[in-house]
Amino acid sequence: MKPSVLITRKLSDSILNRIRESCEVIVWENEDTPIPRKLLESKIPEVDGLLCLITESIDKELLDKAKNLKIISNMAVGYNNIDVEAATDKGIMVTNTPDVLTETTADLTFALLMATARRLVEASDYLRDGKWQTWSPMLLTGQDVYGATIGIIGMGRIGEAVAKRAKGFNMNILYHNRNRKSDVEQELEAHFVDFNTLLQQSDFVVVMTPYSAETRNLITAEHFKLMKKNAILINSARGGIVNENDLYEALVNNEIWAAGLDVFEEEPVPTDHPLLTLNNVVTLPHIGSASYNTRMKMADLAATNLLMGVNGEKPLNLVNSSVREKY
Ligand SMILES: O=CC(=O)O
Repeated sequence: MKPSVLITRKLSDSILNRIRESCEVIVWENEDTPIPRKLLESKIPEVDGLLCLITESIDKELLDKAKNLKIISNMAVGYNNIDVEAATDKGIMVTNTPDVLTETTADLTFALLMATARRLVEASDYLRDGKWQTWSPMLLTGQDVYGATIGIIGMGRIGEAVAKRAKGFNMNILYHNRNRKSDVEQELEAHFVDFNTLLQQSDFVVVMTPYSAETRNLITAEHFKLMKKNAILINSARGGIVNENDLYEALVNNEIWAAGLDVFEEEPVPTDHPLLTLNNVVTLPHIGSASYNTRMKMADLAATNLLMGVNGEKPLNLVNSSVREKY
């Protein structure tokens, strides 16, 4: 009997057909809305594999209903939507899709940084709203990127890829990370500093750390007070790492200059969210890895991990390797 798998969003036909060759597939056919929780709960007891997105909360309550589940293949590099500990306890493998999205996400992060520094969205709206009367010396003046100091919090794969871009802009690169990266320090002349020094000295503070209980509210009011008045905060990691209320207050009170956000604590961010009222906040709907090629590669890798998992092989991107001891 073929293993059965649940796929929580419509993927390309080529990828679905590849999975169908060896599995019975249940797929939530809607491209634009997440699978309803009730449906997820009703299907989870019967499947051997789950391919899901960051929009699904794979918590203990759901996992308690899973009787045959061997693998949860998340189509994302981050997997904070999954209770990995509960999965591990139940002997369920968890995988993610690293590497294939590194450069694309770094591109978006740098684009967001530049758009925020040079007020691109505000300037475009200004023109379209018919406000452009004349070239004017100080009109829509922003902050320089070239030669500025960037502070990267979390020097993982994507952080390093952002640092490479920063090097091309002759930026002074500071970073803070759990461990030092001597290769990055040598290659990119990046300087390891403590957290507060990074906040105090950076013109751009770029959040690149994974989201966990440890990094929740990593940046709060006290940290904005340490930052430069001209500082720009960029977050393309996860919303909950930065306290949004404190960020709003810091922006309104001119403690920092601007923010570029691709991620929010609650997604989709409610349209009446206070941060969306500010001109000096550039907001994006969580599109860090959203190039056509990269999203196809992520789906393909998620499918590969899923198939390896349901077939009892060690998947390529196992995040809870201790679970294998149970097989
Ligand atoms: O946010 C997207 C991801 O984690 O891949």
